[in-house]
Amino acid sequence: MAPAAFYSPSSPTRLGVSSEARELCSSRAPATCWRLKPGSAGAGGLRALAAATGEMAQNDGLGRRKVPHVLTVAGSDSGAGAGIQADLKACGALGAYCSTVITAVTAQNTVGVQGVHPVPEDFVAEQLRSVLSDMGVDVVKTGMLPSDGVIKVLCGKLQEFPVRAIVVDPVMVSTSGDVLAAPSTINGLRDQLFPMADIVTPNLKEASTILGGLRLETIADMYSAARSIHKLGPRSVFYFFPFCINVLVKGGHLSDSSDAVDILFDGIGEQFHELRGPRVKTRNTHGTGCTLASCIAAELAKGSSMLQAVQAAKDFVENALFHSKDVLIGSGPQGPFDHFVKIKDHIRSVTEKQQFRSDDLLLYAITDPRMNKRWGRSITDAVKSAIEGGATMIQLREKDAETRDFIEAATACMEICRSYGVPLLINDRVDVALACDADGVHVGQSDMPVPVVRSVLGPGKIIGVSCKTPAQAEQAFIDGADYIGCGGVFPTNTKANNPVLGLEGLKTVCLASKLPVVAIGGIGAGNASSIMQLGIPNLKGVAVVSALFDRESILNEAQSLKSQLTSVSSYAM
Ligand SMILES: Cc1ncc(COP(=O)(O)OP(=O)(O)O)c(N)n1
Ligand SMILES: Cc1ncsc1CCOP(=O)(O)O
Ligand SMILES: [Mg+2]
Repeated sequence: MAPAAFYSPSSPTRLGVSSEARELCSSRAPATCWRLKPGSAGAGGLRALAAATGEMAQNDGLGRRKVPHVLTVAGSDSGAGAGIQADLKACGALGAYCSTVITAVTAQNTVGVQGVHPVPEDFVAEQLRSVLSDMGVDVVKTGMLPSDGVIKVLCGKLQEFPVRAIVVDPVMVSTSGDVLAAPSTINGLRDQLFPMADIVTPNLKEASTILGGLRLETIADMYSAARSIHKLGPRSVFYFFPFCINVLVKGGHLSDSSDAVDILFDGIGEQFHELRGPRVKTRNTHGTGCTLASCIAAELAKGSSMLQAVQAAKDFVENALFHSKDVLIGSGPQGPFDHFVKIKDHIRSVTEKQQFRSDDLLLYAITDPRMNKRWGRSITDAVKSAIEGGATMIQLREKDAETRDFIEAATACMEICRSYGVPLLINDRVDVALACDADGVHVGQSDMPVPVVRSVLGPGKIIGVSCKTPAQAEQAFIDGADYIGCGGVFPTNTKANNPVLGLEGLKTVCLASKLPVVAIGGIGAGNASSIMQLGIPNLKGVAVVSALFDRESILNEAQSLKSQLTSVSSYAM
């Protein structure tokens, strides 16, 4: 078999790449273009190349899983906003393991950098050897490299222990204006590290320094800077894919742009991508560069393409900045931001959720698209009228809607329900409930099983399940549902072929149920009182469709039903 890629000793400045390897590489994202050590490349052919991409290394055959692994080679920031600490947080937040080689220890806070203590070069080498020789690093991300010597050491170790991708954040000066790398390092970066990199991520100042002090003031300047820096890319005789380098020029400091604009020059496709996001107004931007580069590295380690990785990284930073814009840490002009926004959001959604209250079952309104159409109403108007008339819980029941339309309608209804403090549940569709962050889901006996719904939605959401028998009610309790819907109590045209239980059947299920019950089916102004007059403590209310939504005034019908229900339930107590 022809070697996948080979070092061509006869022509030290040219590299030989077999057509197989070229095809494999060009069909992949740059990050998955592996480089092979000179002299070792031919041995395993395509299989080695594929294994090296990680595709064959997800599992070690004993069921142990390889996790995406980023090694950051950077400086420690005592304030933990940037440097190694930001890298650890970013990778952790994105689900990648992060190991660390510390190149310098800095004393810094939100005011600036008070001191820098470089780690001796041979000890940087020792850390690199420890991690790279043993721990299965996928992607190396570099940050503060304080000296030319450290760059040399790093490049040597990367040749000895090749990795899948190298992300270079050319840190030179901190955002507070403090120098973090000797001026001579610019040559080391340009001549040694860039040629090995898959992507370099300079901000405007760094791009200008790399290009010998060129003034960069406009988005057009960023485009030309990206192309010029790309030209500084792989020139080393040791690397086989001289088209791999990507350049991301970050426009965060661009003065006259209301958006945060970054320009990505794709080294393989020779294409530009203008990535735009809203500029978040906040002082808490310390560590954004380190975080962005680490997020790119984490996404590449997880298998994303370069463009996907950069876009995901940009989204992450934008989201983190937005959620931490008002955080106050430190007294200086540049605060750190919170990388764990998502985790916090999740915790909040679990702890600060709409707690399920069984009294919310009293007047439970279930929407119907055909009825809304018949009366010429939007779903949002229908929901709003039901709530204003006194509905205590809403369920969106859409059997035929396109998923996208359903999500859009549900999101709009969620906003209304939140503003009134009324819980909104989705009928059947757990995916839609997740997408619009609904308060819960109602499922039937042949829909997604309650334990599965619970594991997907988490502990904070409301789950209702339809039950027609005591055994089903018992199971609903065991499965962790919050309430049961019992019916059809009376005949209905709204749900075809639905067996009628009658008041006796309802009573039997209620008495067997350890969960609160809402009655459903053919219930309206004429018979709602008869349900509540059963006087069963856990029978908490009625769920209605046509009695509200197939009437001229939803609001009036809701008001009159509500007053019947409240008068009977207070009488029953
Ligand atoms: C509150 C409430 N109770 C029962 C049902 C019926 O649910 P299901 O049995 O899954 O039937 P469909 O509504 O999906 O046709 C309900 N939706 N709500
Ligand atoms: C969804 C459903 N599940 C049992 S009966 C029913 C329909 C209830 O509609 P209506 O209130 O119009 O009788
Ligand atoms: Mg159902």
